[in-house]
This record gives sequence, C-alpha cells and structure tokens, in this order.
Amino acid sequence: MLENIQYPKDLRQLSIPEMELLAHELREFILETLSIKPGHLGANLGVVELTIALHHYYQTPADLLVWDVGHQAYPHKILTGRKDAFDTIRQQGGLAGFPERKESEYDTFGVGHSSTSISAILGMARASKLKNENRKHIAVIGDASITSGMAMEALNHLGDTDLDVTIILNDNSIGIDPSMGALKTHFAHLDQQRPNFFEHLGLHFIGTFDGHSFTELLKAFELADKINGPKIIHLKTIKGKGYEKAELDQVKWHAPGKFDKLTGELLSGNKQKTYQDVFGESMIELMQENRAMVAITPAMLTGSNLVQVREKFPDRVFDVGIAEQHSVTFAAGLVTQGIVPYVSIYSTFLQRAYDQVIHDVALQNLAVVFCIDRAGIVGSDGATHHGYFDISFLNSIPNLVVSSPRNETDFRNLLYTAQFTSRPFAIRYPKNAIDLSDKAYSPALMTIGKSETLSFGTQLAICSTGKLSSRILEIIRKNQLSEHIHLIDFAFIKPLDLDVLEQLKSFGYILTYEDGIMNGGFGEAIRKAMAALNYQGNVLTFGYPDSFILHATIEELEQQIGLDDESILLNIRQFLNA
Ligand SMILES: Cc1ncc(C[n+]2csc(CCOP(=O)(O)OP(=O)(O)O)c2C)c(N)n1
Ligand SMILES: CC(=O)[C@@H](O)[C@H](O)COP(=O)(O)O
Ligand SMILES: [Mg+2]
Repeated sequence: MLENIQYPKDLRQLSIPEMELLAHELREFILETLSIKPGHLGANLGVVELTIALHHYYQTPADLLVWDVGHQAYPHKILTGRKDAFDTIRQQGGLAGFPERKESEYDTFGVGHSSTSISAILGMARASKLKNENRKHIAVIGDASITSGMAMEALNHLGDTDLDVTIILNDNSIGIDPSMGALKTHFAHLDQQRPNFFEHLGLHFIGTFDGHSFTELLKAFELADKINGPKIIHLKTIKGKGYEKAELDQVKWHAPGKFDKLTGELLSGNKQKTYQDVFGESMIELMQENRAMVAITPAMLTGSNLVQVREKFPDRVFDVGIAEQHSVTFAAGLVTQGIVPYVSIYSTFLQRAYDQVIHDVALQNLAVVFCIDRAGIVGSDGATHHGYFDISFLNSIPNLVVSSPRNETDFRNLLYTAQFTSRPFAIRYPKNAIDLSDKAYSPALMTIGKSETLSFGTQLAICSTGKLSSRILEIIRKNQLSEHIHLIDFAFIKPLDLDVLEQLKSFGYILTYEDGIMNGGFGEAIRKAMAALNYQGNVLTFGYPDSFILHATIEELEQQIGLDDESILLNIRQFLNA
C-alpha cells in the first residue's frame, strides 16, 4: 500500500481497511528507518492513523495544516512526497527533523519549539478571511504543549473570533516526561464534564474520540465540518502505539537513538561522560549540603538529567511543565524568600524567557542560577534547537554573571560557587562529552571574572571560552606550539578579566573562539575591551556566522563553520607568522 503512495491525493480513495493496512506499513517503515537513523519515535508512532486521516479528509495543501513542535511529523513528511528521502531525516543535507516551509508546501509553518501552532493557524485563518479564501485551518497540538503560555494566549484569542479553525488536541497523557499540572487532570475527564475548559473559552468541543480509529477520526472531522467557528477535537492516543517497547517506556522511546527493531535493544549509549552526567551528580552533592537549594526544569526532567536528583529530593525538584517563562519567575519568587533555585533550561528554550531573565531576575538582582544546557551546536535537532544566542543575549544584561566551563573541574566549581554569589548567575554548557579532570575533585570557590592562562607563548594570543578552550589547549600541545601561543581561558564571559587583557597589548593578533553566534558575542566583547585599552593590533573572532545552522552531527557542523580541530590549527598557523 505504502509503495503506491507519494502524496495525499494517492490515499484519498482508500477505504478504511486499506487505510488500516497503510497505517501498519507506515509504522513498520518508520520503525525500520529510525532503528538505524535516530530520531523522535514515540510521538510519530502515536499519530500514524491521525496523519493518514487528516490528509485523507482535508484537501491539503490547500487546507492548511500546522503541527505543534513537529517532532511527530514523520508520517506527514512520508505521505507528502518525501517517502524516498525519509532515510535522510535529521542528517546533513537531508530532511529536517521538524516541518520546514522551504522543504515542502505541505509544511505550512516551521516548528520545533512547542506551543506555536494555534497562533500560527489563527494567523493563517485570519489571512484567509481577509482574502476571502475558502479553506480549512487545522492545528495538531499535544496535551503537554497546549498547557504552555503561548498556546493559552492563542486559545484566548481564538475563542473570541468566528474563524473556521479546528484544533486537534492529541492527548496521549504525556510530554517527554510524565506531564504535570491541573490541566492534565482536567483533560482526563474532558469527555464527561460540560462545559469544559475549552467551551468556557468559546471553542466548540468535539470529543472524545479514539485517535487510532479511522471510523472515529473521520466522524470527528465530519462533525467539525458541520460547526462554524473555532472548535477543538479531543483525541486519545498512545505514544509509541504499535511498538510494545515504546508503549511501555514512553520516556525512553521519545527519542531512543539507534535500536534493534526485533529485540528492542537500545544500541547507541554514549560511553563518554557528558556535561549532563556531571550536572546531575553535582546537583545531588550540592543539594545534600545546601538545604535551601532547589532545582527547576520546564518539562525536560530526563533531558536535563534531573530524574535521579528528584528521586533523592522529591520536595526540592520542580517540573513546571512546558513553561519556560514561568520557570524563571517562579525561581525569582523563591529567591525573595531565601531559597537558592537552580533553573536547568536548554539554551534554545531559554529564549522563551528573555524578558523574565531581565525584568524579574536581573533588574531586581535576584540570585537565580541558570544552568543553561545544550548551549552551542546540538547536532541533528538542527536550526530550532542549537544554543546559538545565549552568550549574545545574556551579555547585555546588567548584574548577570555569564560563565562557561572548559572542563569538569570548572563546571563543578561554577555550580558550587554560584550558590554563594547572591547575584544572578548563568552557567552555559554543551551537549557534549566533558573534558574530565585528572585529579580528584574537591569544591573550590572561583573568583568571579577571573580568567586562567593555559599557555604562555609569545607570538599569538588566543582568548576562548567553554569546551573550545580545552580543544585549543589540546591542539597547541599536540602540535608543539605552546611556546608560541598565549592561550587564555575565560570561564567568565561576563564580567571579563580586564587585567589579563592588558597583558595582550603587545600581540599583533588576538584570535577569539566561542561556540555561539559572533553577533554580540564573546569575541566582540574582547574586541571592545581591547579597544578601550587602546590596543593597536587585530582582534579576529571565530564562532558561528550571521546565519542559521541546519541539522547534521555536531562534528559535521563544527567542520562546516570552521570550529573543528583542523580549521582551528589552520587559523593558528595562518596568524602565527602574520
Ligand atoms: C518551548 C519548548 N520547550 C520544550 C520543548 C521540548 N519538547 C519537545 S516535545 C515535548 C513534549 C511535548 O509533549 P506533547 O505536546 O504532549 O506532545 P507528544 O510528544 O506527547 O506528542 C517537549 C517538552 C520544545 N520543543 N519547545
Ligand atoms: C522535540 C524536542 O524539542 C525535544 O525532544 C528535543 O529534541 C530534546 O533534545 P535532546 O535530545 O538534546 O534532549
Ligand atoms: Mg503528549
């Protein structure tokens, strides 16, 4: 059946038994591919029938369909002309892991960050009305994503219009981790109580239907067609549907990596110790010592390695749901009463809470500690998930300390130091193996703003921060360049160590390295500081270019932007004799 399907027009004549056969084949195809080309599995298995039914019933792409987050859009991509390219998913030059407008006309809106679909489809519906175009507007959003602030803002607006928008609530009762909150409880009884939350907001409620039954799905769509104005269809689905292992352990099988499809054995365990491992271990140690310390995550408990921490301190670890803005101001409130909150938040998702960092934390000089995970290139999640901007957008905020460890010792010491600093403190760290320290660790207070000179050469100066400092140190040692290179590691991006910069005035060239966008980044801060010292030489900055970086492995992307070992060595040699 799947062989004969390239586009939705090929499946619109199928009978329900034929669609059931197609669903079976589509599941097998996704399992087969993802067992060797890692991606998001559970959510995709959960929307196989829904996706077939949507493209069967609605006249896509004329009818507009938006997926929320879009991690569950693999069946959608396969059925809209990209089946033959599906095995390139999330790889360099291949299909993106999320819907992308430039990839297909069926991808009506680029997604990756959750809870944007209702705003986007509402915009499209309003445009259709303004242009007197007659088309349908459908958004598919999960039970965790719809609880996020932005989705609530959009529902509040939508309920106050007469626009023909259909929201499909794909309710599988879980996010990545078990979802939380009062709305989750409300959703569990949606089919019993009237009027429910959505009806109070002015949406017509259609539900509850089995999201794996074609009969029920088509009935729900037909009901929706009979109703004018905004409506919401409530579907119950199972995350990981059709693959027992994924149904039984929905957290692990959200994005399992490579696996053996027959046995269900997971194949790609990262053997090297990562920053995330050290973070989880350190938080347990620190929270043991400091009873005022708490940890907060906006719906990334497993990804941030806080599961064990919560097991140990169930009253002091808070998963606030997909609510980055709330997580920051919740932390600020805690500080006013003497608590020491560590907010663990991915760099890319911290972008959601920029105003809260400025207005609720820094302006009031409240000592929230931001543990910014996935800072820098993250790899196959691509442009929506790289932690590009945090150095730039944090560097401009008064009162905030911005730090970036180069190895395990510094990371642990930054986490240790932050609790005593009584000012807002950000620690950014990558999705990477960590440079382990060779000696036993014992906590040491770091001096805020102090840099560390790692080699005392005389010909070329290099200022770097984070994981790149360790990498550059390795390169100059391996190539016997230590006597030529003056390498300084800035564990503190802000405040900068201005004293040490004074010593660089004798160098003709200063190279700077950061794993972040150069616009307003670390390198530009060095350049500005050197200019203030009346430096007459040249500061050359190396980092991400002024563009968006797509999906590939971390190594491939670093090569692409010139932050791989070979490119760094090339730069060094080029300016060594300049
Ligand atoms: C703003 C933002 N925060 C966090 C995430 C990480 N994330 C991706 S999927 C997901 C859970 C989504 O759960 P749900 O909406 O129920 O969809 P399901 O996976 O169950 O289909 C989360 C938290 C994100 N993509 N965007
Ligand atoms: C879809 C989404 O936003 C998350 O699943 C994200 O891909 C998690 O990233 P990590 O795999 O780095 O935790
Ligand atoms: Mg869900």
